[in-house]
Formats: sequence, C-alpha cells, structure tokens
Amino acid sequence: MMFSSLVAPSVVVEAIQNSRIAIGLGFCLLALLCWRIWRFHIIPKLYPEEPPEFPYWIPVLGSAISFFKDSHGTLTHARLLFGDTRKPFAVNVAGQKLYVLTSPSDVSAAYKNTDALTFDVFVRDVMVSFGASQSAVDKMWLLPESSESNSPAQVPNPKGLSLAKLVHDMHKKQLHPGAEMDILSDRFITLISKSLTWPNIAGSYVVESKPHKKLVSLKGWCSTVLLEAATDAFFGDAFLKMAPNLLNDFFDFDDNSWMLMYRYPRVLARNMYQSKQNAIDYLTAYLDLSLEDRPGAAWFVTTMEEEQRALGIQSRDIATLLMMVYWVVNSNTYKLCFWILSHLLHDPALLSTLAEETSSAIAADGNVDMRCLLDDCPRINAVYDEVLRLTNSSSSIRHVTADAVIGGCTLRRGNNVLIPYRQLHFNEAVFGPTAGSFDPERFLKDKSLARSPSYRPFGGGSTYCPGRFIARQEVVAFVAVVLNRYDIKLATGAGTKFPALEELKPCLGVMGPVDGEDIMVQVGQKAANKVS
Ligand code: HEM
Repeated sequence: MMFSSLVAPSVVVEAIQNSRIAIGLGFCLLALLCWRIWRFHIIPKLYPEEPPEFPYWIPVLGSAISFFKDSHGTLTHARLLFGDTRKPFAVNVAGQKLYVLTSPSDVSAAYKNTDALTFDVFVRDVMVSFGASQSAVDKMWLLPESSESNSPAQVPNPKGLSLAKLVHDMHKKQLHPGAEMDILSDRFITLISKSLTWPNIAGSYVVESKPHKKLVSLKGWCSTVLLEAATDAFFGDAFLKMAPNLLNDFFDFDDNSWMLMYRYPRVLARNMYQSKQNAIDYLTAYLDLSLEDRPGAAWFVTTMEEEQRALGIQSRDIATLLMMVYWVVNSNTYKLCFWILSHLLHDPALLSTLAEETSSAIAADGNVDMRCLLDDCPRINAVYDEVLRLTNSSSSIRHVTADAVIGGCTLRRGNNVLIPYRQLHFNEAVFGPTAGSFDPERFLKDKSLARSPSYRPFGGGSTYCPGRFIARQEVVAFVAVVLNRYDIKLATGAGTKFPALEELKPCLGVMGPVDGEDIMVQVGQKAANKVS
C-alpha cells in the first residue's frame, strides 16, 4: 500500500511528460505538414509562372541528401514527378534553389540569354574555392582603363574587357583550329605516340613485364600517358621533372573535386584539399623558375602569366588560377580513352574493325596522320561520340541576375540554373529506346545526332568547351595508336568484367569506373613491330 502510494505519483508525472512529448511531436508534425502543403501545393498555385519545386521534408536540407547521393537519379525522379513534360522545375539543395533545364530548346535559350544568366558569379566563387586571394580575383575583373591595370595588351582587346573575360578569347586562340592549336596538338600527339612505344610502356601501371608481353592497368595506362602528354605540351618538360608526385596529386584531387564545388567542409575533405594544395605548390615553384629554365610552354600559359603579372598578381595566385585550367584540360580525356578501350576489349570484332579502319593513319615510324583519323575514320569517331554521350555527367551552371523567362517559366533573380547534360543525353525521344545502352553505330546511322541540341557533351554558350577539338584528337590518336601497334586483350582471371560507371558519386565531367573496377590488359607487340 505504502509502496503503491510512493510509485503512483511518479507514474502520473511520467505519463504527463510522455503526453507532453507526444503533443509536442504531434504539433511539430502538424506544422511540418502545413508547411509542406503551403510550400508545395499552395505556393505553386499562387505563382504558376514559376517552375514548380521538387518536394522535400526537411526544410534546411531540401533535397541535398538524395542529390549528393545520386544527382542524376534525383533529377530524373523530379522530371518524372512533374509529368516528364521537360518544362523547367526547381530543386532545393541545402537551402539553394536550382532551376533545372532538361529540354533542348530551354537549354539553347539559356545559353543565349547572357544578360540575365551569367557564369561570372560562379567563376569568381570557384576561383576563391580553389584558393585564389580576393585581391587577385578582383584584379582579374579590373577593366583595362582602370589606373591599376597595366596590361601589356598581348591579346587584342577592342571591347576593353577585364582579363577574366578576355580569357575566353585566349582559350579560343590557343585551342580553336589555327596556328596555336596546330603547335599544341602536334606536340600533344607526338608525345602520346612516344609514350606508347614499347620501351616507354613502363611505370607503376605495368603490373608484369615480359620480353614481348606486358600486363597493364588500363586506367593507369590511359591516365599516365594522357596526363604526362598534356603537362608537357602545356608547360614544357621542366614541370614534370620538378613535380614527381604531380600526377598522383592531380588524380586524388580530380576524384573528389566535386567536394570543392559543393563547398565541403575541410575536415570532411582533407585529402582533396591537400592534393590540390600540393599541385598548386608545384605550379608556384615552376612559375618561380626563370623563363630560360622552363622553355617550351604553350602560348596560353606564357601569355596568361604575362597578363596576370602586369596586373600585379603574384606567382601563388597565378598558380592557383592555372590549376583551374590544368584541371579542366585533364579531367576528362583519360577517362574517355579508358571507356572506349573497355568497350573494344569486350567486343573483339569491333576492336578489329576500328584497328583496320585506322591502320592507314598510323605509320610504322610513329607518325600519326591526324587528318586521316578525323576525316576518313567515321567508325572510331562514332564510338568517341557515343562513349562521350554515355559517360559524361557535366552540367552547365548559370546565375540569374535578373528575372528571366525560359520555357514559359519565370526564373527569379538570385537563384542558380543547372543544365545537366545527362538528362539530355538519355532522352529516348531523341536517342530512341536504346538511349541507355552502348551502340557503336548510333552516330554513324544518324549523322545529325552529333549536331543535335540534345547532344551537349561540351556545354554551350559563353563557356562552350574550347578544348573540344584537341580532346577528340588526343583520344582518337591514343586509341588508334594502341590498336595498331599492339595486340591487346583482357587478362585472364580477375579484372575482366565490364567496369561499372561511378554514377552515384557527384561528378563534374566524364565519370570514371567504380573504385576497384579497373581492367587488366595483356599488351603484346604485333609481330611486325617487335622491339626488345
Ligand atoms: C572529352 C573531354 C572534354 C569534355 C567532355 C569537356 C567538357 C567541358 C565542359 C562541359 C565545359 C564547361 C561548359 C559549360 O560550363 O557550359 C568545359 C570548359 C572548358 N574546357 Fe573542356 N572538356 C573536355 C576536354 C578539354 C580539353 C582537352 C581542354 C584543353 C586542352 C579543355 C579546355 C576547356 C576550357 C579552357 C574550358 C573553360 C572554358 C571557358 O570558361 O572559357 N577541355 N569543358
């Protein structure tokens, strides 16, 4: 009796506390439900001209978790939820509203609307994320008539643009067909051809070496050859000699560079930040060498440095900004070579068709006839286009500086626009019911596809990739030289299954294989080219 009279009040207190918690929880749930109904059912009716927003439950996070886990899957889910009309919709990622464009006509309209949709805000942000000082970033945007600007006017600048804007013209001068591109691409292709000679197939990617047979990691082979060639072609051979770990730092950075773009906290991305720093340290040391000690740099590198020094930008900041260029130049092509060769190794008939088609472009002395590869070898070029379509996960991004109407919807100032190319590249209305699979002849059967507004592997508008000409040359030359110089086949045993694309990790370019899904390749000298 005494015991129960002691216990009873505490049971009652506990019950009251529990009911308060239940009421509190119920109230929170009700508030959340009201907020959701307001946000995703009432607001769209009040503002029907704005793109509808993909619903979410956690206000501050928005759709961030699913977007970072699988951005293509999340955007596809949103597109289908809105009836697959391909009209603009919005996704909220960690409090930031992103308008998503998935129709080819909206994408073209966005690229054209350079007044209201700008890339500048994004570039400034990226420069700062890469580690450039605020003063260097401001100097990049100084107008030439400003008293602080002392440009040597290496590049014609009739419109009086800041260096940040003029750089687009400089990219074009270096990378679009013309004298500077010829010099760069000759150097590139010569270096690739040299790295693919039998004695030069060496290094950590070679797992086993016998007199006329080598076992190589395909990913290691493609990445080492392409990155070394690009580094040498852009900076001359001094840079690689003084930066022994550059390639490893670059790959460590490249694998996780999305963390930088999405501003991951340093504690969660130490490795990525450290590798970026190491690469920038190497570039700074390179820029501090005298010009005589670093001959052979490409026109863009020397001219950009001169222009930046004239603005009073110091080596470390020049190195940081150059690192951004080094990254865009190098992050895609080695992965494309990897995927093309993976398909060929799994389809020996296709491999021999392409070897035969390209044979007259590859001379025994190592010379590569680029014109022949580009103009007379439609099959290898069709495979290039198809693999690029399937593996590219780049997006264009723009900032809305003034309200703009795209696809009949009003995009509000202050938000960002996302153009995810993968949404275009898998559109069955354009690429047919087999859009999700590899068809080596897709671009051969329908030549207009390569020019379709739904095929955008290199983006468009003001940021349309200027490196697209050299990219094709590098990749096609690499594959054609390998096919014509060597007998290649999948090594028996482990590593022969077709590698899976790393689709779930956010990626800003061509996707790599899932970790550990490399391919081991047996490389043998063709009887005609045997060299000991
Ligand atoms: C297959 C390989 C490549 C792909 C898929 C690719 C794709 C892209 C994309 C999507 C953009 C940004 C477009 C946008 O924001 O709208 C871009 C920009 C750029 N790419 Fe490429 N790229 C490749 C290879 C290259 C190569 C080999 C070079 C140089 C040799 C290069 C140089 C550049 C530069 C300098 C920019 C910045 C353009 C600017 O903002 O002015 N790219 N690339």
